[in-house]
Amino acid sequence: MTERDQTGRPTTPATTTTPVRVALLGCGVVGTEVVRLLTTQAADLAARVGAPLELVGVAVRDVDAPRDPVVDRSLLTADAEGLVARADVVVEVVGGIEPARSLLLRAVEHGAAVVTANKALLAEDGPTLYAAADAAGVDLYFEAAVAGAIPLVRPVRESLTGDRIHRVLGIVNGTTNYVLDRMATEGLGLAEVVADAQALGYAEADPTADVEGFDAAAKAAILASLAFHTRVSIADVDRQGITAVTADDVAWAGRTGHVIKLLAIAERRTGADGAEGVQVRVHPSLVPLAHPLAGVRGAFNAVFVEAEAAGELMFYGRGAGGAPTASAVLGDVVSAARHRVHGGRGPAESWYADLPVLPADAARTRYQVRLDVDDRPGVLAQVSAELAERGVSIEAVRQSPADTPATDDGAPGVARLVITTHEAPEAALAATVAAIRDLASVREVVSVLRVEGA
Ligand SMILES: NC(=O)c1ccc[n+]([C@@H]2O[C@H](COP(=O)([O-])OP(=O)(O)OC[C@H]3O[C@@H](n4cnc5c(N)ncnc54)[C@H](O)[C@@H]3O)[C@@H](O)[C@H]2O)c1
Ligand SMILES: N[C@@H](CCO)C(=O)O
Ligand code: NA
Repeated sequence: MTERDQTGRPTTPATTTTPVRVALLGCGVVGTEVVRLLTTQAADLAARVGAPLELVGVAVRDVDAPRDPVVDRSLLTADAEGLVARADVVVEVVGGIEPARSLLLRAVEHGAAVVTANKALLAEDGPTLYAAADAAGVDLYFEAAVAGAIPLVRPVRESLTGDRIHRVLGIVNGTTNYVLDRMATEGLGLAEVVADAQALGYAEADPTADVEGFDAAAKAAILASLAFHTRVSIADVDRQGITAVTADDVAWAGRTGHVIKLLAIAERRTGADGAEGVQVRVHPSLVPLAHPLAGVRGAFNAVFVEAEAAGELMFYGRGAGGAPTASAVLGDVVSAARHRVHGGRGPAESWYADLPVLPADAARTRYQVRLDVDDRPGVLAQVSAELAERGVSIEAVRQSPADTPATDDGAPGVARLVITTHEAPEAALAATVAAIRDLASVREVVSVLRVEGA
């Protein structure tokens, strides 16, 4: 414990030989790299913390499973509960909701600081963890939970806390960016690329979490909670993954000067009642080739934060992978360990604003609607009339030559219409698409994609 003089300043020496005990829960892709950094960086970490970091145990499910040689097998234990009771800092890289939540609550009960990469847990039940850590007066850090190695949580949670954030928009899931990137550049199918993402350690234990957008939605909820000082859970996020994105969608995106990216968007909006709220969404989006997000390749992430005083900020880096994520984990471990040695605490949660979370149809954005229609006069006028009737303004129209020629019996061929709208309310666009789908001259509404990043 840190002694203090009458002014409250710590009297203990700047450095001490008493180690800070670190417990690691989970030794998979990320956990193994956490061990590697703790081992290879031991002397530097001790200098930065002001005390040695001692890894006192590594909780795993199977102590007999083969491990990377960097892991000291004598530290392996299946008794995670017992381990958290004898640590100063508990690092959780197990994943999932349980037993991670119970173990972290137990760690906090024992007065340990917590470092976690578990976005699913924080987005599902973050308030429980934040409240327990606050009540126990211990740190809860989670830089690795959003955008991997990129310092994004700390800037939003601390550096920008004196500003007013309006919007957070970007690529926060490395697996889907890697998949979409290879679908666009190599013309591959989704399934085969997901397998590669798993092999590279990018994907969640169940990659459905990645491709169905749950992982990005969890991160969007966490970012929205921090940016707008409002409780936002994953259930509040309007979520759509990439499983419905086809090779045709990817090809047409290129033809119209875009790439498809899975974007997380959290923004302040005015609701139907005129009151301010927050709207959080995750969906595949058309991004213009000239926008910086269009050039984000592989498993990289990139996030724009728009704030009143700071203006527009961009954060970029490796969003997935064991080593990049371990980098973020260790940054939090050093912060938590320093507080154990020198006193002080990291940020607590603040939900003071508690803005209403607005429904999906409160969103306003641009859209690209692709239609297969009868190739005959007047069809475009019919479609345009449906848009006009609902106040949806057309920005551009593109008609490709008839993909299916007219038949000998005079039946019209099929033409492809691609309509890009100006910004419109989600509800108006949805109603328009429903009306267009019912037109006799419309063979198929092939796709509706939002266009972001003007
Ligand atoms: N892989 C990444 O790029 C990345 C990036 C950021 C955050 N994360 C998050 O980090 C966490 C771990 O991810 P990962 O990629 O290392 O997953 P992983 O599946 O490789 O590792 C998780 C490990 O936890 C072990 N485990 C499961 N239940 C356990 C239990 N009850 N007790 C002890 N060990 C248990 C598993 O056997 C596995 O070895 C997840 O929350 C994930 O969302 C991962
Ligand atoms: N599966 C996650 C890991 C990083 O959180 C992703 O692909 O982004
Ligand atoms: Na991060």
